[in-house]
Formats: sequence, C-alpha cells, structure tokens
Amino acid sequence: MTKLSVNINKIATLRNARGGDLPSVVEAAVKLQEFGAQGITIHPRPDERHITRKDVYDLKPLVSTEFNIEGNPHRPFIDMVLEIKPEQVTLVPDADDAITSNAGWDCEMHLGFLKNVISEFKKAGIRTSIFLDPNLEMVKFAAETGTDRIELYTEAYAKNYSRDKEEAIKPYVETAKEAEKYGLGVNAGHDLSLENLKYFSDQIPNLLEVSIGHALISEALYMGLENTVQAYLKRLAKW
Ligand SMILES: CC(=O)[C@@H](O)[C@H](O)COP(=O)(O)O
Ligand SMILES: NCC(=O)COP(=O)(O)O
Repeated sequence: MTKLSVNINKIATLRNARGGDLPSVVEAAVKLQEFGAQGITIHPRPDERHITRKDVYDLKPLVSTEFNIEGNPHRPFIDMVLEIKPEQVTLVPDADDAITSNAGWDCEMHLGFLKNVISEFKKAGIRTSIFLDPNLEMVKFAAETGTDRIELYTEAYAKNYSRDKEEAIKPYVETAKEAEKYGLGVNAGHDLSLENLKYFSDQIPNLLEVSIGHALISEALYMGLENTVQAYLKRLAKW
C-alpha cells in the first residue's frame, strides 16, 4: 500500500498572506486526516515563508497519522526535529533562497555528513528518508548513509509526463528497483498531481509513500479538500 501524506505548506502560504490564523494549518491537518490523508508533511524553511517553527510544535499533538518533516539539516532544524520526534524526517539539500526544492542529494559528496546526521535521527527512533534524483548510480551511496528510505524527486517526471510518460518514468523505475536491492524503502514527491499520480504509482510497485502539496491544495480550490483527498486515494488504490 502507498500512503498519501499531504503537504500543507501551501495552507501556511495563504495564512501568512494576512498574518492572522486563516486558514489554520492545524485545522487543515485535522480535517485532512479525517478525510483520509495517511500522513501530514511540512517543510519548515529557515525564512518561515510558509510553515513556521510554531506551526511545527502546534501540529505535533494533532497529527495522529504519520508526521513527516522535511528540510535541510542545518543544526536548528536537526534540534527541532529531535525534540518533536516525528515518525519520519526527510532530508532535502535545498538552498535557503531556493523557490522550492530543486535537486536531490549528491550522497557521494556528502556521505560523511549524511551518515552523521542520519545516525543522530535514527538513535532518536526517527525514520529517515533522503531526497534523491532518479539516478541509479546514487543509490549505493544513499544506502551507505544508513538511511531507511529515499524520496524520489519527481519534478522531471511531472514535467515530461504529458509529452512521453513511458520515457519519463524509466529512470524512476530503475532507481526504485535498485533501491529495493539495497533494502531501501521508496517514497516520492514533488509536483505529483491527480493527472500524473496513477501512472507513477502503477509503475513503481514498491512505492511506500507519496507526499503531495502544491497540486493537491490547488485542486482542492475547485473540488474541496475532502473530494480531493479521496480522488488521490483512488489513484493510489491497487484494486
Ligand atoms: C521536498 C520537496 O519536494 C518539496 O516539494 C517541498 O516540500 C515543497 O516545498 P515548498 O512548498 O516550499 O515548495
Ligand atoms: N516531498 C514533496 C512534497 O512534500 C510536496 O511537494 P509538492 O507536491 O508541493 O510539489
């Protein structure tokens, strides 16, 4: 079964536009879980452009499904995650000023750093995942870091899906198979949508979790959160 973790960054983006608490990220998380979301993902960035540190602490007691915190493991991020103890931390190598995440880890270059950070999280009982481009060569270095899972960075798939989906999925299928050989779990995310999710999920049988925010929250403007979550769950269903 592939879990649907809903990324609520965009709820916070809208909330921050006015500085109050409308819409509330906490209420959105509670409702999303009632509507069937199997996890809540957030990506607190150092500039707090959407999710703030306060949101992280406010959400902790209300996430009854799987809490997944994403981010670049600078010391303040590491300490906050160790204190919150979510079920999963996803490490993303994004620059502070990047508009959004735009690359996976070079695990060969950052091997020592990743090994240390991952062992810190694992000692605290937090499952780790690392953001990875669909690159076969990188998987063995990812495994050497000691991470439990990888998260396939799906922007390229999403971009090329409508032009040639068979070609777009190839590197993801290969990387997911290689990850399985090394005993790594496979998550995926970035720009997945109602349009492109089913094909991705059908082609990658060992897909454990997808985290989806931008498209899902946008689609919910027209369909409502409950219908949208249900539509995503249908795309992931294997029966
Ligand atoms: C790690 C990842 O893929 C991102 O999609 C991210 O969580 C989205 O962040 P923004 O919402 O800041 O674009
Ligand atoms: N890890 C990816 C994620 O959480 C959501 O990415 P997106 O759907 O907002 O592009």
